[in-house]
Amino acid sequence: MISVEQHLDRILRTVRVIRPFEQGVLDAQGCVLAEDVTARGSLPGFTNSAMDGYAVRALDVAGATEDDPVVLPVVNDIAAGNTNALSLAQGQTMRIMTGAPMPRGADAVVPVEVTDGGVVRVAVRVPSVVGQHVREVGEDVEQGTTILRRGTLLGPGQIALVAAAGVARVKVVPRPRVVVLSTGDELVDVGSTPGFGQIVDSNSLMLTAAVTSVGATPYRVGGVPDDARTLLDTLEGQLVRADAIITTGGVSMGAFDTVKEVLSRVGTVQFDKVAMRPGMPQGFGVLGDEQVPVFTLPGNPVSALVSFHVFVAPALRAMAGRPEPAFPPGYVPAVAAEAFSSIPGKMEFLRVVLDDDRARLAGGQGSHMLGALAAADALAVIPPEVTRVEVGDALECLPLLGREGQ
Ligand SMILES: Nc1nc2c(c(=O)[nH]1)N[C@H]1C(S)=C(S)[C@@H](COP(=O)(O)OP(=O)(O)OC[C@H]3O[C@@H](n4cnc5c(N)ncnc54)[C@H](O)[C@@H]3O)O[C@H]1N2
Ligand code: MOO
Repeated sequence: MISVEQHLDRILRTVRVIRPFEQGVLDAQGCVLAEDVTARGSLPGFTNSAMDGYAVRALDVAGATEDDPVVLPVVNDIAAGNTNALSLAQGQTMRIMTGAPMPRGADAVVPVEVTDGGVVRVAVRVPSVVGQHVREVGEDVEQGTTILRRGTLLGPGQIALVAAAGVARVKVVPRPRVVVLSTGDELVDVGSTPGFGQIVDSNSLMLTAAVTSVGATPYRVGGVPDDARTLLDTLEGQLVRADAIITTGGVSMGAFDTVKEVLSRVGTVQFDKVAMRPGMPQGFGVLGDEQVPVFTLPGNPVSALVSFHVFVAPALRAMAGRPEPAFPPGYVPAVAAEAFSSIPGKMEFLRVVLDDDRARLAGGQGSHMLGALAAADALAVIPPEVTRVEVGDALECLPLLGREGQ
């Protein structure tokens, strides 16, 4: 029996960051930059107005008051998108809209609200200072500077910055492409009615969703029968499009445990008992010329999803170039709202519902029990040396993927 940490360590020492390539900036959402990004242009790219109002020389309206407004002739209108370079002479004003380029010579904008809104001439009722309501060229970003560092995760804000600074394509670590297949003669695909002794292949759907939740790209193969030749052919056929492969089922002690039988003969997959519950029987190794990592997860659905959270998700994040602490992988603290026992010598992952930080068991904890799994918010992680948890004890919880809509 090996520990959870030992198994994860072996996985993380084996997986590699995927080779970066250039993508359109929107396609790169959720990816990590493989190189620094430099601004091609300044932001703002030209000095412009922050308000709808009147472009002025501040000195011309310095004496304006409510009772004694300064009246100026309006010599032009400047809308956003106006591409003419205009000049403002002393003693004049131009109507200007938010985002429109400031005319040369103007150094402030008077908001329309503090004027009479005139279109031929305008009465300005308050004074202005140089720079007021003016957005200076380059005040946000200067052309040629580094705007994002290698290793940055691209979300909406980063995508906006990169695009606005004139960069259309970026070099990123691509999303890992993950083939998901389940094994077992008992499986029928979702939508078919299982006969006696058959079950719906929920694992491949569950793990496909989990792959999407961690920002990787899933390819669901679905159920493969317990036949060594078929399984081997399927695995070999999938290798071309896979950065990783996940299988479920067929790794325990059964007489028809095909995954174990097939993968013990090819590649480097090593089968271990890991000191955890659920998820004890695990296999991991690489397959094919490209050394594609293969995770062989146990067939019990809860065991498979726990294994995904503990082993596969950190590996996929590492392959995507995301800097993350490997273990514990993003724990949140909680407090036990009820007492329960835990198995000695194994790290236990209990499905819990979180009410603020109070954790209670989500229901039956059998590794086949999907009801409690679906009700749970998190996995409470009970270390191997803990055999009893009392009300009020501190717990560390691993949030379940997808509970925030990912
Ligand atoms: N004699 C022993 N028996 C078992 C042991 C053991 O140590 N000695 N370990 C148990 C543990 S723990 C687990 S976990 C399971 C793992 O079994 P396998 O990975 O070989 O999986 P299967 O036998 O194929 O299936 C187990 C269970 O899960 C259901 N299943 C399988 N695939 C799917 C799927 N795609 N969708 C939904 N449900 C699935 C399957 O019907 C079985 O009920 O072994 C224990 N046995
Ligand atoms: O480890 Mo199995 O995964 O307990 O059900």
